[in-house]
Amino acid sequence: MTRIAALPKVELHLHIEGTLEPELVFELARENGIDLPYRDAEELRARYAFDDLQSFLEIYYENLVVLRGRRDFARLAHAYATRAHAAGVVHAEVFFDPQAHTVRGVTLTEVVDGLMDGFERAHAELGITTGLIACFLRDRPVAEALSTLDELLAVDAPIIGVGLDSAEVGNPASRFTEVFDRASRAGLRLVAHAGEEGGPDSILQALDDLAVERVDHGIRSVDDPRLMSRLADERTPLTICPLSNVHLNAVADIASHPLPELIEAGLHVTINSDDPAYFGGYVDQNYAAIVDAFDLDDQTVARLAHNSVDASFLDTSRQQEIHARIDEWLSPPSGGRPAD
Ligand SMILES: Nc1ncnc2[nH]cnc12
Ligand SMILES: [Zn+2]
Repeated sequence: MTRIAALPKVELHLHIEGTLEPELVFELARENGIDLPYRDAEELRARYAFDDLQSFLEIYYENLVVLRGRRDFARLAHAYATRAHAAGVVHAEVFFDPQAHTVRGVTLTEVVDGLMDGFERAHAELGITTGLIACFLRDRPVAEALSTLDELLAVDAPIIGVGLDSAEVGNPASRFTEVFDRASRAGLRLVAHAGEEGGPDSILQALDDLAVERVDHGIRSVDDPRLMSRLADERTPLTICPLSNVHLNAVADIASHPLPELIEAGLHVTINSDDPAYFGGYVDQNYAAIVDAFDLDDQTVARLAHNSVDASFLDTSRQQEIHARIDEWLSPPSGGRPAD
């Protein structure tokens, strides 16, 4: 196990549909009798060269065809939790896209029950815990988001919060004020993607019109010093996904990622993997990429892990327990030998 994988951490920006590895696409296609327009997993993977968010989303939605029933979602969830555990993740707050499945005729109950089956099995086997966050697709009608929320509440879906994802540019967060308001009144926590491809104004809408508690991505806050100061003052967590930003050309390369500026400005930065099956790495590989690119020391890496705990929706006693494990990673008790 690498030293980075031995670091206890929380993952806060992870789309379960984005963990669908090409091999699993083919396995599920075979089991469900679905013909795919590729010969094998290798040929599918060869298509994973993206110009931008939109070109990625097209393949991401296309691959969902293999997720048909409860067992498929359970397989997906269990595979992610197992890989995340190996990356040092002790808790994950996991996005899923209900509308991406209900529009295909898969029921909400099949999706949610399947994901819970997979996560409960992983919890029993490995101790990893998870919470589910239902994301609304911002490029679909607001009325559909409202009815999806009502259905989630009606079936008493075990979700901890709601989010907003899909194509950011041209689909302003402000359209979804009523949805987030209703979710908040139902006791759900609020997050939203903003400032991935959109500018500072998109982040301001998430903060002011949706009242989100975390901003997913938020890297374009570097373009507005006043917004950066506000995010720092209010300790609003950003769930940053470095390899995703590189693969979707939100940044030119890892060396030009604004992460150091954001850390320097005192923002509450966390490191996550977004859609690891598509962007070349799970959360440990995202940490490793920034450690390499920016020559980060152990103190800084531990700070990022502490940030992930503080930004989570876990209760205080569980947060304290994970903080203590991170401190132990940083300074092993005497006699202990740090992992390689
Ligand atoms: N990086 C991303 N941005 C917006 N929507 C998404 N859905 C899955 N991954 C996404
Ligand atoms: Zn995302």
